[in-house]
Amino acid sequence: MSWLFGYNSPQVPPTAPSGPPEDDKTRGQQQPGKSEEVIGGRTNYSFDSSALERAAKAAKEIERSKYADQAVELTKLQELTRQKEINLQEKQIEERIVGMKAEGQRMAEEERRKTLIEESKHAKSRADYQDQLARKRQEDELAMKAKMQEDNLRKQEESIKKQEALRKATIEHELQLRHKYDLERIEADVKARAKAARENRDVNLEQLRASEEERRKTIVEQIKTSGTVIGAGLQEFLDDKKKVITVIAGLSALAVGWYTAKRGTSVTAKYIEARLGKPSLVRETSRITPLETIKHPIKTAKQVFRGSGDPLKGVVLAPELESRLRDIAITTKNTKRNYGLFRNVMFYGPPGTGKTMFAKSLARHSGLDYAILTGGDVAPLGKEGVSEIHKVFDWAESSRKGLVLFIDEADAFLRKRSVVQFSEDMRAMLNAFLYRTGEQSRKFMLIVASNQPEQFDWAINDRLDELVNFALPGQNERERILLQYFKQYIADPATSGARRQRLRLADFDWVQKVREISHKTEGMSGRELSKLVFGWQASAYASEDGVLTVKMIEDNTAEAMRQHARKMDWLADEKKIDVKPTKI
Ligand SMILES: Nc1ncnc2c1ncn2[C@@H]1O[C@H](COP(=O)(O)OP(=O)(O)OP(=O)(O)O)[C@@H](O)[C@H]1O
Repeated sequence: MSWLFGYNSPQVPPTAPSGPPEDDKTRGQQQPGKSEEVIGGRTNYSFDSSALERAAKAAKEIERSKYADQAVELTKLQELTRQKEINLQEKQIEERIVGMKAEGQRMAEEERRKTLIEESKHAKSRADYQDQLARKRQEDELAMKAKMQEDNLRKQEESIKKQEALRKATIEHELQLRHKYDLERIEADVKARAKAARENRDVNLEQLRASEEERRKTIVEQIKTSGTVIGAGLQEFLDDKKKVITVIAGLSALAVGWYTAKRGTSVTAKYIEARLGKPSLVRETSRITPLETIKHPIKTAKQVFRGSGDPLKGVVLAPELESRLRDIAITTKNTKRNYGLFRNVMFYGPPGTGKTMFAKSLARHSGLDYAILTGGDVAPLGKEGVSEIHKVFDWAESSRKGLVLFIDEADAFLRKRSVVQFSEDMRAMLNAFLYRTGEQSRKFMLIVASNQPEQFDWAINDRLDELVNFALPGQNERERILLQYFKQYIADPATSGARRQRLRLADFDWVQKVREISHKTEGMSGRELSKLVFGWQASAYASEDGVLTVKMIEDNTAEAMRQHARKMDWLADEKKIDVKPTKI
């Protein structure tokens, strides 16, 4: 009904009393009952009652119309529909507002998350930078301290040298003076004595003669007296038969006792040696004998309580070989733990490549003792060889801990019977060895090492479970070996700060230098490389100030390389010579 009274919507009242309300477009633009006049720029408001009148009139017409009720109903329905539409729109708007709020929150969350990530990134990079700064600062401080210490040391050394020189000069002066006075005193003394002797010569001669005569008489008297006493005693003893028999029996008993004791001791010693003593063929062993325990208790205790450690500690090898040896070490350790049968292994390769070193380390790691023999010691034993070999295996079998039996240069006595003319003794020794190693042992692990594995008798090869090649070190390994020994022989002593240590390092990048030398030393073995570094150390010690310089390193290396080349020439010559089979 609102359109009747002209409010809520700018409607023009219907002109036809029976028709439905007109379209919005047909409605008037002014609200009924109100008119606005603009006079001189001001708006004057005045009430227009004509609209009301029109409305009243329209209402009356509607009342009079026969469709009045339907019109009202329709209008009501339209109103309801519109209200529902409006409600729906309101709801949609509300939902949209809620959606927008949620979206706004999500975006704000996203923004906050991004900000947090950025902040943490910033914080991290700031922390990293500060850490770097701190490290650098620390390094600088350390370097400065080291330099200051070095300066102080140098100053101290200089001052000590000066003091030493001063003291030496003083002592020398004192000695010269004393020597001069002594010479003068001796001269005066000699002169005085010579003068006195000259003056008293006759008197002295008379005195000497008298005293000599007196001494002669006394000796003659003594001889006479003792002859009489011994003669009387002997006469008395021989006259008494009982005494003579007793003395003879006593002396015989004494001789028999002494002889028995001597033989008994040697037999017991031999028995103890066979059970506990080290066989003479064993050059070196970690097995502790009771005698060793008594002689060196501290060393023995250290050995007993030493941990197993890394089996490759200090041994530098190519990575593939290292991993293979690690496997062998693990197998050996587990065999010992489970009381299993040990494997027989052959290490072959050029001399000085770490075969012995690793065998010792393997024993330590696996909780076994080690014993080192050399094939070269067995060959010259001749007839004794067989019993010595049995002694070694008996001794190895009696080990409670288990033993790594390492035979270096094993080819010296285990060579092919067919190629070399074998002596009977050598054949017997080889047979003894084959007999004792026919079956694997739970007591010892056999490792044979050789530079010429092709020389082994076939029966020996048959007894070996694993062959490991120790090749010459490559460039990387050479660098690692040189660095290891440089640190051990030079860098550690030079930086130990020990007062009596005179070894010093000149100012150069030794890591770079060592790398350079590792490129030049191709063909050198681990032993040659360790000796090379040792030579550097020796040169520094031999120098006046004990400082190792780049020049010393270079000179030494050049010399070592010349020597290595010469050795290689000899080896090549040796190979060229057609070696005739020799009887061994
Ligand atoms: N791979 C290596 N890593 C570190 N040092 C090594 C290596 N090889 C050799 N050396 C050095 O050389 C020395 C001798 O090594 P080792 O006795 O183990 O050689 P080897 O192969 O048994 O030689 P040989 O056949 O002459 O007995 C070691 O004491 C060590 O100083």
